[in-house]
Amino acid sequence: MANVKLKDATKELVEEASGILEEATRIRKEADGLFDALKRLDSEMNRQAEEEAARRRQQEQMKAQSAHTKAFTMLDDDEKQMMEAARKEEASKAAEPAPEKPVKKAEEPARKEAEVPVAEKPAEPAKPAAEEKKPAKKIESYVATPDDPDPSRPAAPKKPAIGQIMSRPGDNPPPARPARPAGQQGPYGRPAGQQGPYGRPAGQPGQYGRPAGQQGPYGRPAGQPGQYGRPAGQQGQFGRPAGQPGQYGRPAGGQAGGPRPQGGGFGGGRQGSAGGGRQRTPELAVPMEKERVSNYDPNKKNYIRQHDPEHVSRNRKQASKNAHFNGYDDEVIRGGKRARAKKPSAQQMMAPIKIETAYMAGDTITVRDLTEKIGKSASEIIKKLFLLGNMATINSEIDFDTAQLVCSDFEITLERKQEQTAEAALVAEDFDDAEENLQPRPPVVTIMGHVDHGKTSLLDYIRKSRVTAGEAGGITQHIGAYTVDVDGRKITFLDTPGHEAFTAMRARGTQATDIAVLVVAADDSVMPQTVESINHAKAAEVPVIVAINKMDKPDANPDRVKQDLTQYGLVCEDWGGETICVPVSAVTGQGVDDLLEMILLQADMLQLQANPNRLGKGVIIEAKLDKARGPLATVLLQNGTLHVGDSIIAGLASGKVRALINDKGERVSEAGPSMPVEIMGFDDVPSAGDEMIAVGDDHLSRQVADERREKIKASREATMAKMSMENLFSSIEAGKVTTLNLIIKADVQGSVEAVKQAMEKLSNDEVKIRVLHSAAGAITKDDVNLASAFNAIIIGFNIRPDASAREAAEKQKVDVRMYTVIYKAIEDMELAMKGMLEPEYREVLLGHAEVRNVFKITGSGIIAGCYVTDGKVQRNAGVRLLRDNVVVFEGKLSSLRHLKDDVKEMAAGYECGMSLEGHNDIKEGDVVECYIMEEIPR
Ligand SMILES: Nc1nc2c(ncn2[C@@H]2O[C@H](COP(=O)(O)OP(=O)(O)OP(=O)(O)O)[C@@H](O)[C@H]2O)c(=O)[nH]1
Repeated sequence: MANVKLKDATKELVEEASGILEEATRIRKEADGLFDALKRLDSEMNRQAEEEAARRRQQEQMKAQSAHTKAFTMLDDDEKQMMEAARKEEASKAAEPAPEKPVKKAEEPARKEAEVPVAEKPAEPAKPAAEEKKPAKKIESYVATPDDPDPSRPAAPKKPAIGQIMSRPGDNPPPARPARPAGQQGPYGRPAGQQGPYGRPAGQPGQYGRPAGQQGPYGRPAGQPGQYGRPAGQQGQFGRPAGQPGQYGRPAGGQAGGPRPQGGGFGGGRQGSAGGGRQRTPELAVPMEKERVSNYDPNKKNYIRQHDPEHVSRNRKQASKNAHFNGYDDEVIRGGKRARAKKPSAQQMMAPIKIETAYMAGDTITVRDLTEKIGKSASEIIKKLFLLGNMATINSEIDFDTAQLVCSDFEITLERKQEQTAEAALVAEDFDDAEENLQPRPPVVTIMGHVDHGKTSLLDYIRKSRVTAGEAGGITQHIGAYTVDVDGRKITFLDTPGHEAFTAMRARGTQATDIAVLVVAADDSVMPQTVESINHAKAAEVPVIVAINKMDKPDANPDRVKQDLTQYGLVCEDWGGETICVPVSAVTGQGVDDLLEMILLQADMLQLQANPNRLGKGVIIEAKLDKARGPLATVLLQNGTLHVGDSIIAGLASGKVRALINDKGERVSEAGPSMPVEIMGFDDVPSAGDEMIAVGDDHLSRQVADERREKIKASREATMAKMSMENLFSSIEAGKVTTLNLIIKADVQGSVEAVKQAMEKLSNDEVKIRVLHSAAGAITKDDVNLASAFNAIIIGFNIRPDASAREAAEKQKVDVRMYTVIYKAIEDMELAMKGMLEPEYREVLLGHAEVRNVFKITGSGIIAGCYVTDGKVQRNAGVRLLRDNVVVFEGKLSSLRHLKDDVKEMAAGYECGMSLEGHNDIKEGDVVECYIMEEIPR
């Protein structure tokens, strides 16, 4: 029985022991988890303490900087007050007892945690430092009444339950640790002896149903030594007595050397200020800055900057940070060296670009611009130019050919490429009409002839209107253009005063006239202006129809007219020639229909065509400025159709067609080919003879006009560079002239013929002489105009130009040559003609000189003492140095002297001294051969 009981007791004991063992294992695990949680809590608190310290240091630095800044300026009253307040505040802070600082820290988390619901709080208050020494009983009262409404007491800190910490250590960041009364409480600030581990309230049944407070774990009574024989009560975690060394043998509070001076375990307040080990207190406390020194001294006049080595070192650190310099480790030092090594530039890393073709726009280019175009240095280019015999500087202008030579030396092709101008764009808009788009157009006829031979009367009759009566003095004062209808076909007539408009148009390169009607009065026959008209028409290569007018007059003699016309190359058809001659009368209308018929017949032969379905293009016949309507221009449409609203450009004038008025004074909306029409809308008055072009883009027309305003006059003069005797040869050389146009005027017809024949005989295979006009009489403005239009030279014999002609010739740069002797005129022309021919040269040997002595003279180089053996030696002639009949040098003499005198030449039999240009290799026995190049006369 006893055995049975013993067995049962043993069994019970074994079971209890195993239960205790399990409990111990569980407690150990919980303790480990608790320890980990406390470690995290501890590190978090340290981090917060460090942040707080850094923040305070920053504030202190800002204050110091502010003090520094203010030291530079006089303080005003407000600033003084603020300074004073700050000083007082600092002084009061300094006067506060150091131990209070942790208390303040403890209050801070307490305030924060007061916001947490009370139910979650453990029964544990945070207490101010003054209460820390109060007996535990008083503390118990706080514990017993967690909802204590007493506002004077500090709110209970948020304290997570042990179970919370253990089960979810990471869920809630651990709050700052409140200060706990030393020696009064167990782990986590629990009042000692009030509760068991893990927050169980005292007096409650403990684990395994044991009454708490009655016994410790494993059934030991409270107040008895606990597990492992440690004294009960007043004990910290794991039953260690408070005031004794805490966990891991750290010294208890109040003792020097430990960071947890009071309270055991982890719950000790951080009140110890001294001690080794983990010195956290200095980090938590406000770091003691070195004394900041304000340099401002009101007793000193000048501010004295004091050296602050720490400031300097801070600045250096900052500078190194800014430079991404993280320290002085080996890597960085090596990196620094590498950084200082010169990196190849982007340019160096790029593959060299070889320029193969360069372009230049103008006729010349400066060396500086050429360097940019071909990518060579100025010195390289200048060197090349020097070798070509051109002493250029960087600002020198060189022509295209020279630049091309230089470029070819660099293996670069230089090409001309004109920049696209608005004018070029305008030209680019033009196009040749396709055959299928062309339609027959009316002929444009110019009536020409001598004064009072009946031009206006004939037109008047044709138009069935009386223009003559309205004209002042019965003389045509303006250029008119009229369109008449003949059996359903149209003919446009131009009425010109003399030949000015005609020549003016020619001068501008425009050709308005298709057919010229030469009016010759049957009673007056051929007169000077008749001849001029013939020559103009011929020069313009316009077919001529002769209207023998005033046939109604009794003294009309058409045969005489026909006879006289033959002298000017016009042979009437009925006389076996090709010129159509129609006898007419502007008074009676006789033959007028025949004339119109002949005009249409001639037009048919010419096959005049135009494309009406394109933008209009024509020539300005006349233009004027109307006070009411602004610039007005009469234009003869040559191609296309002009509409109201079209953008137009003519010479320097541009604009938009505002209105079109036909020859009957009617407003029309459009005008087709060969129609004369008056245009309103130009912004300026164009010139007679200007080409009018309608463009699709009014911006382009304005641009063209602007460009022309800048260039047109100069370019016209340049293109109209007149022929003269002086430039004849160069013009021929440049290929500009293969035909030389002449106008010959003389005092008498006999001289005219003589000069004309002599001149025409000068024609050769290379240059053809063409006499545009020859007549007896003074050189007139018309002659000059004609010469200007056809780039001709005027030859005058025994006559002088009149004032207007002289002025015109000067203005238009027409070369007018006057002679009193015919042979002189012929001789001059012959010389000019020779200039046109390619000159030929031959070598003419002058003589030889033998070198008998060679001297070396300082400053002069080698001087050869020679004896002229034959012929002569000339200073400016060419020489060859022969050694054993082999040419060793060819060039020129640099000096030729006889005794001490410079001489131009030295004859045979004389001794002389000579030196060669750029050559010093002269030896005794050498022979100097002297020669000149002579032009071979043609
Ligand atoms: N009898 C006669 N007189 C004519 C004829 N044609 C013109 N006249 C007269 O000749 C004069 C000159 O005629 P215009 O028509 O003015 O001559 P034009 O060539 O135009 O003269 P400008 O305008 O000065 O160039 C006028 O008095 C006309 O009446 C004609 O066929 N018969």
